[in-house]
Amino acid sequence: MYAHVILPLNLKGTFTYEIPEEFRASVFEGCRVLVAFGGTKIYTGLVFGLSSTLKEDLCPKPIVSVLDKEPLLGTAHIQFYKWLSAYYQFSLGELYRFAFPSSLKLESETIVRPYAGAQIDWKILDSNEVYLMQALSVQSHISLKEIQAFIPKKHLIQTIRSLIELHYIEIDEKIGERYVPKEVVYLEVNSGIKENLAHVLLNLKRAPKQQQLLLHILQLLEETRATRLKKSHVFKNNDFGQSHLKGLVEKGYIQELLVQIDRIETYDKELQQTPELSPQQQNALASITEGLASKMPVLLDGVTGSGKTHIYMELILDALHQDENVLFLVPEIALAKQITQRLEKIVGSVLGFYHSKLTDFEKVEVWKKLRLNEIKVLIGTRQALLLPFPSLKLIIVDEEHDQAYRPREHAVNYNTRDAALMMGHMYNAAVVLGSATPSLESYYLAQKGKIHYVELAVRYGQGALPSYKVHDYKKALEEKTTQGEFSNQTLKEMEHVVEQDNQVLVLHNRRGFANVVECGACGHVTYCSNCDVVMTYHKASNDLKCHYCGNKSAVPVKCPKCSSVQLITKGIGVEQIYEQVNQLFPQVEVRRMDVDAMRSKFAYEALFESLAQKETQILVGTQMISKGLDFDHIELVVVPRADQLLYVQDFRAEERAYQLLTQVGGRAGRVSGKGKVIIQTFNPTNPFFELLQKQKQHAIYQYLLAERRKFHYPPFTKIVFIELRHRREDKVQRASQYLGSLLQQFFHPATILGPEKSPIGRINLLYQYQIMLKFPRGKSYKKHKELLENAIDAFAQVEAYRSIKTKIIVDF
Ligand SMILES: Nc1ncnc2c1ncn2[C@@H]1O[C@H](COP(=O)(O)OP(=O)(O)OP(=O)(O)O)[C@@H](O)[C@H]1O
Ligand SMILES: [Zn+2]
Repeated sequence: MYAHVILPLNLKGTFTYEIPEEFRASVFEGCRVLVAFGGTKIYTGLVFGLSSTLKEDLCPKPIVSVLDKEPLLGTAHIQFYKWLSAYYQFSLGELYRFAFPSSLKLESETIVRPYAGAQIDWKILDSNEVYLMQALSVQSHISLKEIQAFIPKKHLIQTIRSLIELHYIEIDEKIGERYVPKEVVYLEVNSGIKENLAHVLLNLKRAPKQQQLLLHILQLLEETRATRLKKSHVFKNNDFGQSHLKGLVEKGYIQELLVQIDRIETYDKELQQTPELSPQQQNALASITEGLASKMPVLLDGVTGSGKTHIYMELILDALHQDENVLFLVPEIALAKQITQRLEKIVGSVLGFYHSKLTDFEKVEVWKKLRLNEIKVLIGTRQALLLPFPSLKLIIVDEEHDQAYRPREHAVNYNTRDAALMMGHMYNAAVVLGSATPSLESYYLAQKGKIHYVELAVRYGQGALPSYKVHDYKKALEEKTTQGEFSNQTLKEMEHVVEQDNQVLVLHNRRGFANVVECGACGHVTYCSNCDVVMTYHKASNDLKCHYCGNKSAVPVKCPKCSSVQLITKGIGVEQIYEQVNQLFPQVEVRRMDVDAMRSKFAYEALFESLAQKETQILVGTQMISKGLDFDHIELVVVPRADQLLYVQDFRAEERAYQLLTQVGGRAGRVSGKGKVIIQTFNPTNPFFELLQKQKQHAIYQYLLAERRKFHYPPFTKIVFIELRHRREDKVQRASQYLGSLLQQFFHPATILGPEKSPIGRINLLYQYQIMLKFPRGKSYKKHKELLENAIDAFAQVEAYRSIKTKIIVDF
């Protein structure tokens, strides 16, 4: 018997191992096995196939041990992984590496360390476990390779596994990627206080508030029969202040404790009923159900504020009633948190959530709970699609148009929406895509009848959608009626909203203060030392940053080239818009929302609170402000430099601009129905802005589709994008030319664009070249991709180009 195993390495295909007699009955597809590879290294492999004979004349090594009693991945998921890897042309090994938490795929380089604060009970450990724990008491961490020196390979994984289960050791993750566990402050009464209460109270005679607080705490402890109390609980009614507590702590009566709490706290409060759906929502739900009954995926095209989430809730509850499982995909972690808060009240403790920033331990918990069917509804980002669901009956892809579903910079860059459709097919699960601004691809498929289309064109509560006004900014400039980046007309509207005690959003989708710092004398600008990119000036942090590699440098006080002190900034970033708004509205609280401003720990919570309380009246931000904000008093959205959204080298620029402008507009007038969006542009007659002003969604989609058809872009063609990178430019240039010539042998020259230097010629010290392939969609696409794979294989055979990093992005 032989097992075909995938390894957590960027290597194509599976590797064959012999299954020794003792394991014959226990190796299944989807089980993890421990194997040796490349000399002395050991890895946790994943069995992806079994056979009784060998095709070639191989002499495979034996499996070292079997790690799972039951398969970790079911047959459907194995098929799904295989499909993903074949369709998107990344290796199974890479996919496995991306999908599995570190402690489920231990390898030689993996490092273990003692679990902080573990109380070790030596009596329960076997000899191998004792050796390892002893080693760890002298050394703070140790790699698997080192452990192999004193624990036989065969027992290695079992030993580690059982120590992890005991919480004695943990797998070390890269620092920086670590997720900060949530901490809650608790209060505890020190020992001896209760017994000597009379005396203690006497001591507090001069501080009556402290006395009351102590009594309050003792009473709450009594009531809850707990040994400690959440601090927030004690201060719930605002009867006491921090100073009172400080007094008690200083006198040694009370102590504050920081306790780490489980992020995935299971919801144990009472469940709430879902609110009744409006007639329009009911119709939409009926139509979705109808579509799903006919085995079609569904596109729910529901305007902003139409209450799509409430419709999802009904679908989820329905699945739960039938004892079936649901996957709810969201593009970003911030949205996952919002949706979790809304859903846990409805579905309770069977809700789980999963994303890349969980700790390894938390991830493994979710894996476990899914297998045990303790989690039945999982909210997650794109990685959640790869989890081992024992069964799955519904997949919801919320905000299906969102770019975050397709991070092109990642090696495992599947398109989450399309992959979800395929997974639905393999699991025989229903798939619902939802958005207020569907991707052109989904819209097109709906038009062709491949996806069941459901439109929900009104907001919940019948409030009108915002109106769009396009302002001619060129004219305002000519008439000299502008201040900063705003026309007087725009400012008047902003003032009006603020006076009414309502809120304004200002969208400017460019980070930093200015694009460049330029020398006024010689024109010198500072480039990133790693990338062919000008450094962006950030005034708030007073430095220059590269947005591609994260590199930072000090702001020059004089030109490094000619020493002139005449430095000028050019190009406007969101920080500058924020500064202008602050100056123009000195009486008003203005805040900024972009990645740079939202880095601190509770940044989101603090901002949301201040918006809800209407303290913040104007919020300036990047695309971040377009996502999920659901506040009742935002009445106006201003986009000062809208043209910038269109001048991007991307055939999807207009689609993205439409989605962004509609999503951000959708934050306005959600209750009043009187929201307004002001677009300032130099090109008010651009058909795009004219259509946007009319807010005729279908007309916009027809316009966008016509443009795509004319220039042979998706969804009318399929694009495969190839990136080649290397430290040496001459090498990557030659390599890309060679690959280009290989491709010429397979494809018509008209389908090949490039090779050429990428618009950003160097990122992170690597020079970049690119080739774009435009293939026909439909049946021949598969054939084209097979030919492409041949060409890539032939390219990979060339010894001289081994060191070139190639990345293929299928369905670019
Ligand atoms: N049936 C309902 N009963 C009560 N409130 C509802 C109902 N449907 C929607 N709402 C409320 O209307 C608001 C908008 O709903 P929701 O956030 O689900 O909209 P959405 O379609 O997801 O919008 P967006 O795409 O703009 O995020 C929410 O505050 C929600 O609580
Ligand atoms: Zn850089």
